[in-house]
Amino acid sequence: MAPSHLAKISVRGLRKDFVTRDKKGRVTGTFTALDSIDLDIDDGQFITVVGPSGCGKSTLLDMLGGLAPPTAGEIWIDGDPVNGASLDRGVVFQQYALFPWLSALDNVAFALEAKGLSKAERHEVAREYLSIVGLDGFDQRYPHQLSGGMKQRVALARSLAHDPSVLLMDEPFAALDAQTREMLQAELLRIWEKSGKTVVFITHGIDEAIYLSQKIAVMTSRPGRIKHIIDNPLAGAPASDDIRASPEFGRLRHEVWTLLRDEVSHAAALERTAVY
Ligand SMILES: Nc1ncnc2c1ncn2[C@@H]1O[C@H](COP(=O)(O)OP(=O)(O)OP(=O)(O)O)[C@@H](O)[C@H]1O
Repeated sequence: MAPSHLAKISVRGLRKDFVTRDKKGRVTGTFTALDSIDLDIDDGQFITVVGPSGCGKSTLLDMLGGLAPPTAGEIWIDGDPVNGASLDRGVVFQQYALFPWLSALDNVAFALEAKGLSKAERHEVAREYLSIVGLDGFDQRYPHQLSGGMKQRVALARSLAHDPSVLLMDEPFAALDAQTREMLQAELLRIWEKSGKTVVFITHGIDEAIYLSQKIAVMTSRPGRIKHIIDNPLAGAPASDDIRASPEFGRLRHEVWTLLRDEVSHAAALERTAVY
């Protein structure tokens, strides 16, 4: 099937197989982690992907980032096939992956070396992005001197500093405490609204998906497929509204959970019987 020319990201017939190995590392076969994924994501859209553990969410994100090749199918971004990583796609993982021996400023500046900027220019851009993520005055701190939330802000600044048009986020706030997570969710929304980036955000959190995104893609258990995509009627609500307390939020939470429930049970059964 051809890609949509209107979409920023177009995915067609995507499949990913992994080999299975015995304890001695010998190949015993293959299993399909993801199958028949078709997805169109508009320019500037914020989409979250939810699904049971092990359904292939991270694998999907890796392939969107060009970090892993599909077994079958294709991904196009801006009409071009994805064949590898690109600075136009920023990736933020759950683990911050900062260099412990570099300051916050240098962690962000380091990522800009590929741009051919002078050191002073890199520092200027890095300072600007640290400020955007709310870390003014923390640029000389080392990762061990920063809280988990601050480290994730540095990781976000590092991804944003390249000004990628697509931001791929793999459970970036999962390791944070609830209050820090909510603060960062609000900041991410603010940054997204200002920047117009296309965001694909993987999460286990139904509330997080409803709070953040315009569309929520619910995946099946293994092999992961797109089960349903929900248009979020609460997207775009004024930041001052406490949408988490609204009846519509509760209704959506129920809708997503109803779609997920069978998949979660199926995934748990698969894990118990280890059918790979
Ligand atoms: N490099 C790999 N080699 C073999 N199997 C892999 C590899 N990467 C992932 N898998 C398997 O593929 C399946 C999907 O993994 P993936 O991490 O994408 O799922 P997920 O939905 O992100 O899981 P979680 O929600 O628990 O983070 C899992 O069964 C996982 O064990």
